[in-house]
Amino acid sequence: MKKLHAPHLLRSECYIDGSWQQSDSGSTIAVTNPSTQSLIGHVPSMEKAEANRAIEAAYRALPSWRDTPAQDRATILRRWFNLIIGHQDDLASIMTAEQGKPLAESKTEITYAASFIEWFAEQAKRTYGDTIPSKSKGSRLITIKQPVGVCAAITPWNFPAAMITRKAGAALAAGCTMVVKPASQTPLSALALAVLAEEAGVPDGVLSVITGDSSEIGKAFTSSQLVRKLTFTGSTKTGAALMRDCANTIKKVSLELGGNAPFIVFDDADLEAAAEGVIQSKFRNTGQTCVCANRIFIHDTIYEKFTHLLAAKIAELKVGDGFEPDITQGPLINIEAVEKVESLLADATSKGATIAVGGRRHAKGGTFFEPTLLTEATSDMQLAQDEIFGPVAPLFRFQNEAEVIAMANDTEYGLAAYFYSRDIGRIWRTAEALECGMVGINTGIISTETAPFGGIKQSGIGREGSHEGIEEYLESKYLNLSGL
Ligand SMILES: NC(=O)C1=CN([C@@H]2O[C@H](COP(=O)(O)OP(=O)(O)OC[C@H]3O[C@@H](n4cnc5c(N)ncnc54)[C@H](OP(=O)(O)O)[C@@H]3O)[C@@H](O)[C@H]2O)C=CC1
Ligand SMILES: O=C(O)CCCC(=O)O
Repeated sequence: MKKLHAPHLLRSECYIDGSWQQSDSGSTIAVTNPSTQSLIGHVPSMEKAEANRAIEAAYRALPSWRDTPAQDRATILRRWFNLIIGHQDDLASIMTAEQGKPLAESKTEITYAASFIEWFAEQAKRTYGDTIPSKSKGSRLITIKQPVGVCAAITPWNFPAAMITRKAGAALAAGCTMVVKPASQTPLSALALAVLAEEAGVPDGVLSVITGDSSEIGKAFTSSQLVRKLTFTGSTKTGAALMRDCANTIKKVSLELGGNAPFIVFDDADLEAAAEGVIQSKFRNTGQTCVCANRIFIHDTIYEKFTHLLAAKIAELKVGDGFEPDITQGPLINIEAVEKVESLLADATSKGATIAVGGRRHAKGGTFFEPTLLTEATSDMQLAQDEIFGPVAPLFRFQNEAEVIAMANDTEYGLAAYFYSRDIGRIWRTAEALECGMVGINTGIISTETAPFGGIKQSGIGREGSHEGIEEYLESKYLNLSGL
């Protein structure tokens, strides 16, 4: 890793109740660089007991944090935002070292991560209730907003910082306290954020970050009577199991799960812009995002032209270690991810697809994979149903609007969708007909703190970011003031 300006950001202890702690057993998890497989450091391998201590600390911290005026909570969050931005280079270096994404992408993620803290610092002051016209003269009906309480968050490795701040920013702004368990592949970014939260003056117990055995910590979160909400980003399989486990204590859940985004290019589209949109959507984070284009539908009359355009752009992508200059594609997170991509490609080619660009492990070795363009993909192939989570762009053919909308919706997922068209009628029809939570129209990038992020169907429950995000951490309390 590059030498850090602030070496104290790199921690090997967890942050519980305002203090830095090892696991009770003393056991640790090794954190390695997916690009070089070299060891970066160790973090504690915590289990149920430590998770319960963090939950109890969050419970003790709740009354005082909940009663802190929103303006003061906002000031602390604003300081956290400033510190994150002030340490952007170091945080990006830590992220590239443990996650593999190109340094420029890590810097962008830090800006994105910080934006949620800034946004929710502002939203903290705007948790308005309602006044409701009463049916009787002598009463007034009012709602007030109150924090849900202690929250637990489980986050993935693909966005090691932003998936934490998108949750913690909203929770803390609302007056909730939170315990975060980051992914075991990328815990160092999470701990570095905790260092800065401490420096910003987030009180003890309000935000704890624990690393370790996901199943044990998950059980502590889901079974605790003190935890009132669980928020999770990751696979649909794990999200469904967590939701089942939350049923016994009737917790609120927010789930941001897998996707299978369609990306449709109609025959009236600006093809150059659409090809660029595919690059942005498909190849961001080497294809490892839940909103990556997974199935790219091209109208039959422009299929060959578009294939050539896209192939030329894919050939320009540069694979390598994220710290090397001009790299656009880092490694995949682990060898299982490479094997999954290979298996999806083998299935697709056995059913008639053709590899137009790439298609193999990269000559650099390790978990590097060639950016790949696959043509003549069809709906019977496994990749039409599974999240690829890798740098493979499969092109499907379609003949008309009704057909492609049916194909796009033929999935259990419903997170993001994209399409390119210049026809205003078609734009409205398609946007309304797509079964998903987010639609990129003539753009391949939709993520911003100002808009609601989330899905329907098996892509999850709830929205993050935007003015809706804070509502997920608030309860509405109705007051009936009578006898007036
Ligand atoms: N929606 C999204 O953004 C993401 C989707 N995925 C999809 O999931 C696939 C598998 O990736 P994977 O990393 O295994 O995803 P997981 O959903 O298993 O992991 C995400 C988070 O959940 C934790 N976790 C795993 N199992 C449990 C459990 N039983 N109880 C509580 N927490 C748990 C992980 O912890 P730990 O790391 O310690 O095991 C991590 O913090 C990917 O190929 C991709 O298709 C993956 C990541 C993000
Ligand atoms: O892939 C994910 O886990 C979703 C985060 C990506 C984004 O916010 O754009």
